[in-house]
Amino acid sequence: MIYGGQFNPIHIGHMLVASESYQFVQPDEFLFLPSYQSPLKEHNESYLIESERVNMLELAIKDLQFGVVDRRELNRKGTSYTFDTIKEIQSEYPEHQIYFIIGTDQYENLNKWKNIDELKEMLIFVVVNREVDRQDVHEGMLALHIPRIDVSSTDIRNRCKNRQSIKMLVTPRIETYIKRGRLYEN
Ligand SMILES: Nc1ncnc2c1ncn2[C@@H]1O[C@H](COP(=O)(O)OP(=O)(O)OP(=O)(O)O)[C@@H](O)[C@H]1O
Ligand SMILES: O=C(O)c1ccc[n+]([C@@H]2O[C@H](COP(=O)([O-])O)[C@@H](O)[C@H]2O)c1
Repeated sequence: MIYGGQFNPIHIGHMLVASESYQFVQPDEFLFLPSYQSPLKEHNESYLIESERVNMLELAIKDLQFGVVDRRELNRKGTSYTFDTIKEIQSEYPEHQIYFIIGTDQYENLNKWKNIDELKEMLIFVVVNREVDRQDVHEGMLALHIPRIDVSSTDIRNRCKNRQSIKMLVTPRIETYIKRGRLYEN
């Protein structure tokens, strides 16, 4: 099972998504896949170097007690097309059924993804509701209904910039990491 995103930073919304999906599918492996450049999002001035995003993912994994970080998109650089990544992973794990987790916003964008028709044949999308109470999906995908946590990484970055609290929106370890490093402050 794979959870891709910018994770800039990973917040409690992401962590609930990961936890609920993990319990729902009970996969053999759970990979967090930080993107180098998300195809449909712009880099901005508060974009973080990869090592900080990975360190925060590792701190989240300590609390979740499952999962590993897959660095292949960071190593590959360029635009992180999921199709390219899944081709590679499929050749490494030919026997595995691949699940890929997305929220409502990416579900609504799917028609803009690279080679989406082929990609749909290669994996099963697990779709979680985001900023809606539930999300219905097309045939061949799994809809997972989770408690709503309407928080985004953009909110966290803005709060840091404005010197507002991020307590309880990220874990205590990650809050400390962000504060110590003065991340996202300018
Ligand atoms: N609060 C949330 N609830 C449900 N799904 C979420 C939530 N936050 C992110 N996701 C999903 O997690 C994936 C990765 O999201 P991403 O790391 O880009 O976070 P983001 O909060 O949307 O970031 P940003 O605000 O920087 O655009 C996407 O599929 C997204 O739909
Ligand atoms: O492959 C694509 O065309 C594509 C388009 C948009 C998003 N994705 C992937 O979907 C995941 C979530 O994206 P984002 O922008 O919400 O962080 C991340 O792994 C992206 O690489 C992939």
